[in-house]
Amino acid sequence: MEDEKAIEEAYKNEGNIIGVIFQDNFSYRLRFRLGNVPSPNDYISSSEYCYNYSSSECSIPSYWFRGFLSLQTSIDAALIELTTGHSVWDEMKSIRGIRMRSSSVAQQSSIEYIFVILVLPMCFSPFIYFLSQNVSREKRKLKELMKMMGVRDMAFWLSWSLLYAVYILILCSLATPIIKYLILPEASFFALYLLLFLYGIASIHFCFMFSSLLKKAKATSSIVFVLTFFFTSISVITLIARIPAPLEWILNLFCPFAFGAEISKVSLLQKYGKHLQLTDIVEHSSFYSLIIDSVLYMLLALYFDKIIPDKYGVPYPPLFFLKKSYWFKSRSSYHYEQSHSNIFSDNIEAVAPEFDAKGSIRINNIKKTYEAKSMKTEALRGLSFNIYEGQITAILGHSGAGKTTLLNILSGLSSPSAGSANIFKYNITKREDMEEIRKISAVCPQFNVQFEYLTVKENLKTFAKLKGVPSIDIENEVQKLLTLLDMNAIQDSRAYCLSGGQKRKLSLGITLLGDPQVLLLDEPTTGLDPYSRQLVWALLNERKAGRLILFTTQFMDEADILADRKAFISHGRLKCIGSSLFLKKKWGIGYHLRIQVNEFCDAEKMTSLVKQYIPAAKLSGQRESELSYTLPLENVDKFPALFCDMDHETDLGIVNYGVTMTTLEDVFLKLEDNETLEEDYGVLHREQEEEGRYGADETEQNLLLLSDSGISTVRGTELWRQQVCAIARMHFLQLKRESKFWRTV
Ligand SMILES: Nc1ncnc2c1ncn2[C@@H]1O[C@H](COP(=O)(O)OP(=O)(O)OP(=O)(O)O)[C@@H](O)[C@H]1O
Repeated sequence: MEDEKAIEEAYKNEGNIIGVIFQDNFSYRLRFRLGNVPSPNDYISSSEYCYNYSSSECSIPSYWFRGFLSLQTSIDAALIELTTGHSVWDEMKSIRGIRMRSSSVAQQSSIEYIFVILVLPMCFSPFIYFLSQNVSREKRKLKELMKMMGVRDMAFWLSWSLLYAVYILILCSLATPIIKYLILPEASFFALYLLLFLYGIASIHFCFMFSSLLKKAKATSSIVFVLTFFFTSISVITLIARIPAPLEWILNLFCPFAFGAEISKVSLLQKYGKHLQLTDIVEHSSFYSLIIDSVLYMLLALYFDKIIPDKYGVPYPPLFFLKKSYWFKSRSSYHYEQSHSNIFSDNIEAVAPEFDAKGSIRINNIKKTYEAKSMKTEALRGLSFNIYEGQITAILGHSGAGKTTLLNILSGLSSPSAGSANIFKYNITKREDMEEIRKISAVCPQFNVQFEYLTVKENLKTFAKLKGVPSIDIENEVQKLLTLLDMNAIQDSRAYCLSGGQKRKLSLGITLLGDPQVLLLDEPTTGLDPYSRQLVWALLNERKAGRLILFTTQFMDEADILADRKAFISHGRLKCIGSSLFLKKKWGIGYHLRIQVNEFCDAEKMTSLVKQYIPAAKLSGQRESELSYTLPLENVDKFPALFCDMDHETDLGIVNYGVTMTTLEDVFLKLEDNETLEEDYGVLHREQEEEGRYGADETEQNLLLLSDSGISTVRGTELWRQQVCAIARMHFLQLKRESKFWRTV
């Protein structure tokens, strides 16, 4: 033909024509009918189907089968023979088509999967968002307190994990059919279900890890969301290109990547006729990656929890797990040194020798300094004193004196800056000892501890389980406490509906569960009505035998009535410690004489009358209708004559009068700087409450019931199982009742 155009014309008219166009002696072009050779676009788009050359959709072999290669080799053989004079036809016959390995290329059809792969790993995001909010909030509120009740870290996390695993199971049941129907119709339902479930569990633990690390609910949920989105986006690359194996291993440590990559792998294989089956999941590394990720995240959650504590708690050093003492608990050798600087001072009443032989809390030169920004607060400045078994000890002091700080240190909620304390033979500064202390002690912090969405009874039951009360005794124990604290009428009310005083009683009830040997109570009766206060006093009095009870209070009358020994703390230092009698004798100002007078009273005349009998009397207060005098203790024999005279002097303007003994308040006021004190100490109760009005007989009977029970607690794996189940159940009830959760899901 004349030229290439003529070939094209002939092709249009006759159809079955192949063109060979020579540009010079050796260069030529072959022109085949479309369909007998693949177009470049076909090559790319269909390469994914060409794992098997017989596939009808694979157009690459048409080079071979439709004559292109035969013609090309024939022309080449002819050119070689013409140029060299040597025939190569035999060699040409031995040419074979061999499929070479090639790097994967982007497929047009993969674009539709990108959307699915981006969306699928995010399917748990709303749930995970809610979870991170919930876990961080609850953890901050309750975890350290649960730890104080002997709940192990692992039990806390495992209980959350168990509960959310149930929710993940439900979500997977909904999501798997949708995924199967929309993108992986041939895949095994159970294999897909398992993949989604493992991803769900890994996501939960991923969230746990960040809530341990970041502590704040909002930060946790935001970071988890951003990371999930980021690693999901990266996983899309696996649709397009092969990632180097070491990088893939590293990326697989992030569960959204491991899951996204697995989905893209499965969807690609599906095109080659290989469908995800339950029997071959062993060949899929992502399944293992998700399991490894779950375990790793849980371990990291535990680790971060130990080295970065919440508001309360004592941090472990970062390499604590390398220390032998962490894994092998050494037997505590009782070593105790007390600084004697103020133990034998005049301000400390010596106790009877039999108490010295008993168990005790020995506080030795404890100091605590809070450092915040540039502020330094010395809350405790070297406290040393002993608290004995069989006695109730009250800690008194103005607001900010350091009472709560001391209790927090003794209960392991914070660590002392210097000094130490021993509770029985255990040292509070040793972590392994602290675990033993937690087993025998109970703390009632200044704030209320309870699960808001549980009823009073459910709260008590849950905490009884956490404390290891045997299942068989729980109902009995809870019922007794409900009766003793007069909470039967509110036993089915949810905690968030209770009044401040009722919540306080519940917190106290929770503390008393399991009959602990050491009770550390921070203002246990704040907000209680007088009747309830007396119930609590009676309960503590009944329990003090064989137990160490330490409480703080702002009420002098409470300390006077309830405590055998009172320790006064002021600005972080011990001022004095002893019985009421000792303190009143030492710092007492004698008696108070209060005279109510009318407008005709002449104060000077009245004072001279009093001084006539008791020269050392002092006018301590003068108001319009009242005159107050302090009368020395030793002048008590002069009182009858004075009172007799006052009764007969009708023109002095006396309406009535009364005399009271020194109160603890007087001691307190004397010990403190009066002016500052009046500013700080607004809660002082000037009047002694009229005591003893509750039905003592009835209460005593109840108390006997309780003290006779001698509750023994379960230990070891049984306790562990009981704790995990109890917390998981509590979370379940709480979530069930929180309508917000269901809206989120
Ligand atoms: N976390 C903290 N950071 C900084 N300072 C603190 C912290 N906790 C307590 N303090 C300071 O330590 C001092 C003692 O506080 P603490 O709570 O022990 O007093 P308190 O005697 O229990 O008072 P209250 O009777 O009012 O409860 C106070 O000056 C307080 O401001």
